Amino acid sequence: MNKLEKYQGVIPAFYACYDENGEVSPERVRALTQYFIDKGVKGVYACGSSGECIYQSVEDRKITIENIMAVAKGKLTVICHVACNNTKDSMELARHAESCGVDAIASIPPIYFRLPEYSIAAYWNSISSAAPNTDFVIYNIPQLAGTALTMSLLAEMKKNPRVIAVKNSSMPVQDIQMFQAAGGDDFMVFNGPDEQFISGRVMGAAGGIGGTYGAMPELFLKADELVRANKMEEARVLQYDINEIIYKLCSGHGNMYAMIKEVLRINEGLDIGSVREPLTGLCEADLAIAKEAAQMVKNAVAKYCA
Ligand SMILES: CC(=O)N[C@H](C=O)[C@@H](O)[C@H](O)[C@H](O)CO
Ligand SMILES: CC(=O)C(=O)O
Repeated sequence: MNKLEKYQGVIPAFYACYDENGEVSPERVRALTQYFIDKGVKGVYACGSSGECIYQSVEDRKITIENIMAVAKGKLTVICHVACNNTKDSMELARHAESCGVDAIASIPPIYFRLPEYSIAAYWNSISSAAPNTDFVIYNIPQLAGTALTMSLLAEMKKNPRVIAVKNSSMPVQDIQMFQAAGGDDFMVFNGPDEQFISGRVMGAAGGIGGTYGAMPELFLKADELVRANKMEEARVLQYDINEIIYKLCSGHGNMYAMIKEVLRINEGLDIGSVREPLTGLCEADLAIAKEAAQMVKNAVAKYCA
């Protein structure tokens, strides 16, 4: 098996799972993991944006990945985002993730201070050195991180043989082509923006990691299948329907992740709590939006996946 094959396909970003008091719930993490196994996705991307990593403690994140692995081992490819914005804690999470048996770790660049490229490279390489037997994925999300992956920084990172992929969440699909070309044959790029999943796949992303996949995994699996089968017209129509659902998910007063969790509650009977502050939960009026979004997902699944 090609060593990258296990990363190719649909990899939902894993949502933070909380109990009624807003604490990480091991049981709910396990239930969400099982949900993804049942849906037939390739893997999960844990403790990233969708995992509300930025608002979780090191301990919260350890509990999350331990419980994902307890259920997912041998069944899903698991990529664990470990960046904590300081090298020390990130290395601890990297070490811990490797001890749990994840397939890859991933990291955004350090945020807040605008650091020079050699500092970012040193940060990533230190994190990677704490998981010496684990693949490393660069997470490029310039609109949120404040720093973009440049070709020179990628060239520097390519010297580390564990660096196998970029998860690219910048909006130009051309970035996918450029990172793939610079990365070469033993390297892959994941599509980030769910709204242009099929474009990213066509432009060379062998897989996708996305924050909204979890609300509608069937639809992204179908889109992936259509791209593989070169049925581009059908893929485009489906992508447009997916995008309408995403716009709906983003139209509430509450945060998109809170909306998605409500949709999972409605459509799947899966309760993984709400979001953690400073993210805002749903207000009364949002519940109607969640219902509409849930229905849109159901309709699209019936239309495309019958
Ligand atoms: C900026 C951002 O968070 N991007 C995510 C990851 O790439 C996406 O998966 C979005 O959540 C998704 O495209 C919805 O806008
Ligand atoms: C989309 C993604 O990568 C995340 O939510 O972590």
